Amino acid sequence: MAELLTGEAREQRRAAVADLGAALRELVDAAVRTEVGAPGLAAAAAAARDLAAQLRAGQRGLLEVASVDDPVAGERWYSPVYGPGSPVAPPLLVDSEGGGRVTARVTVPKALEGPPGLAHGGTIATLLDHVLARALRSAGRGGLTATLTVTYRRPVRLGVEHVLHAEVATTEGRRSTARARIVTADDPDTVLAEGEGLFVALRPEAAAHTFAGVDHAPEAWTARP
Ligand SMILES: CCCCCCCCCC(=O)SCCNC(=O)CCNC(=O)[C@H](O)C(C)(C)COP(=O)(O)OP(=O)(O)OC[C@H]1O[C@@H](n2cnc3c(N)ncnc32)[C@H](O)[C@@H]1OP(=O)(O)O
Repeated sequence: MAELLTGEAREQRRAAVADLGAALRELVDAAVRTEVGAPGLAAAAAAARDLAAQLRAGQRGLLEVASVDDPVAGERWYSPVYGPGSPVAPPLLVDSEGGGRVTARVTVPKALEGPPGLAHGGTIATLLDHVLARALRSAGRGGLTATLTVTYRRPVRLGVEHVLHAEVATTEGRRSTARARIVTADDPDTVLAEGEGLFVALRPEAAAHTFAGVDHAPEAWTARP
């Protein structure tokens, strides 16, 4: 079981995690855009395997929460959406949240391309799903996505700064709904995609089953008091 860090030790490790994450995102971008010759690719593959072995020298299990995480608050440092340590996160940057509303920024990188020059539709759905859940969290509502409806109105372009807004729409028992939209930073009135989600907070017994084997109780996914 990974021990959760607190205080200064956590801050120091979080800084190192974020630094490695940024370096790995640069590497991912370089890897998906390279046109170096086959010998260069082979050398890079060998170096990448060496690096993986270096990191695996101290590795947690598949269900173990990272020592830098805060599972109660729902802070996941390797989240594929916003995690500072994730090589595959765009990453999404949350500007403000609270009272059932969230605003976030993102610039979709080449690695998450769908049609040439455009963000993959699944990436857009992921970003919308995340800000929907986060708006609900900011209103004290936990839950997993039960349904997600995405309407793609205009392309979301790579390398352009976008802004996402999300807000809680309804709350009823364990069920909550929220809606979100994504726009470009320099044209906030033109909606590129919209999302609507239904989130269902887990009953305690369902949470125990869903997260069986996870080493730290994921309270953030259940109904909060
Ligand atoms: C700060 C950090 C923030 C991080 C945010 C990260 C966001 C990530 C969000 C996700 O990606 S979640 C992962 C993807 N989702 C899942 O894996 C969910 C898988 N599905 C389930 O686990 C269950 O189906 C679910 C928890 C959604 C519902 O199971 P339950 O057994 O709790 O539901 P139940 O059958 O008791 O129904 C509860 C209520 O919800 C309703 N419901 C459940 N599923 C529904 C559905 N799909 N459509 C419509 N209604 C639904 C159901 O009708 C009922 O309504 P009533 O209370 O009015 O009777």
